[in-house]
Amino acid sequence: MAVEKDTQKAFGWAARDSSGILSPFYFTRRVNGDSDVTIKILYCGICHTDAHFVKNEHGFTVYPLVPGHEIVGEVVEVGSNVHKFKSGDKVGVGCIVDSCGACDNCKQDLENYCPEMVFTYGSITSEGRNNFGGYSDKIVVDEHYVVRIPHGLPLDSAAPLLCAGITVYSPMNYFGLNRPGLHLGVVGLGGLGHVAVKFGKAFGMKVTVISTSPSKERDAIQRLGADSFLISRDAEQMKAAVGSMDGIIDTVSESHPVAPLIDLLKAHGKFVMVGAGTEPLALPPIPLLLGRKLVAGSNTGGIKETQEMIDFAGEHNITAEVEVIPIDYVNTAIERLVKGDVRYRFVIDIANTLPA
Ligand SMILES: NC(=O)c1ccc[n+]([C@@H]2O[C@H](COP(=O)([O-])OP(=O)(O)OC[C@H]3O[C@@H](n4cnc5c(N)ncnc54)[C@H](O)[C@@H]3O)[C@@H](O)[C@H]2O)c1
Ligand SMILES: [Zn+2]
Ligand SMILES: [Zn+2]
Repeated sequence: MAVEKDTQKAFGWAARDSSGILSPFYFTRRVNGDSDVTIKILYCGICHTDAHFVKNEHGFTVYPLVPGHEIVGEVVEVGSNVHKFKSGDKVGVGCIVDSCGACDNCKQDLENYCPEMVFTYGSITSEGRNNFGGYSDKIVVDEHYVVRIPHGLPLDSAAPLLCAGITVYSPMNYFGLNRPGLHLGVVGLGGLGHVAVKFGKAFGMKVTVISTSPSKERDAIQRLGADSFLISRDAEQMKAAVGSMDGIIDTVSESHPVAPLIDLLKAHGKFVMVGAGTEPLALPPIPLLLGRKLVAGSNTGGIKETQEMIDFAGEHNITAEVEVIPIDYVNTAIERLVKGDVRYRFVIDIANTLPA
């Protein structure tokens, strides 16, 4: 393959069309700039967003698409203006690789709400090129968008913190759903949900999982530390829990009824949607206004908060429950993820299974 000036060779797996099937793909990345670090990717988690994107479920996928935004790796090159990192450091990259740096949100370390934010894959970069994610051998990223992995966290099970972790930690923090004694509901016990349970317990909260899968109850309580478990299709159980929760984080990736969830909130309770389904939510006005309840959304987190989240995870020994897979299992893994058949995150062993 010819390599253009100012680029370097890279290799990964890409989807080429809305079948979403991934296959080996040769491409180029920019050469390491003055503020960049080049990261040899070791592990990359498979987020449900990757599944939405490879199949173009949101309607704006640009192919070829190399997914992956739960990236952990080792710094192998640093630019002359890089101050935070040196070669050999273990680092992570999440959902964001660029932003304007000058807007009100950027000035408050909220790059995740910058109108010019560039997602890690499937976005057009400032050089006008389609960018590629972490199902690949290396990535070149401005050091601002890179975080340090705390010593002691295993690199494979830390990878999902870069998206799943920050996506639940940020709204818990922002909406005050991080205080001891409060009651948190977590809807959907998948990649995001199981990490939300762990953060909720580390914050000293009472945590209830709300799920459609009775088979996950034992895991939720014994392995993840949840206090209770509600089957959302069991009207009796749901009725008994009405008005009991201070906040709910909804991580469900598909269309589902939210009215029964709003009923679980106490007055002034907060319902935060982080799942990225494509259908409009059916929100009943009366229960909302009678209880002065808040309905909100949240999009990943800023870089400063991502570092704070992963440091907190390091102190509290919080990692994802992972099934580590070789790259050539990725299509099966995505199929299984879509069916809800994963406990609780697939992580690709890039360094050992993606040939250069
Ligand atoms: N807001 C953000 O910044 C952000 C970041 C990451 C992911 N997401 C989105 O969050 C969603 C979840 O991502 P994930 O990686 O955790 O996916 P996942 O597939 O690992 O988890 C979703 C879980 O919800 C369960 N579920 C499905 N229907 C349900 C229902 N009606 N009630 C209760 N549980 C139900 C599934 O069985 C699964 O366990 C996706 O839509 C993803 O795109 C958003
Ligand atoms: Zn994600
Ligand atoms: Zn900005």
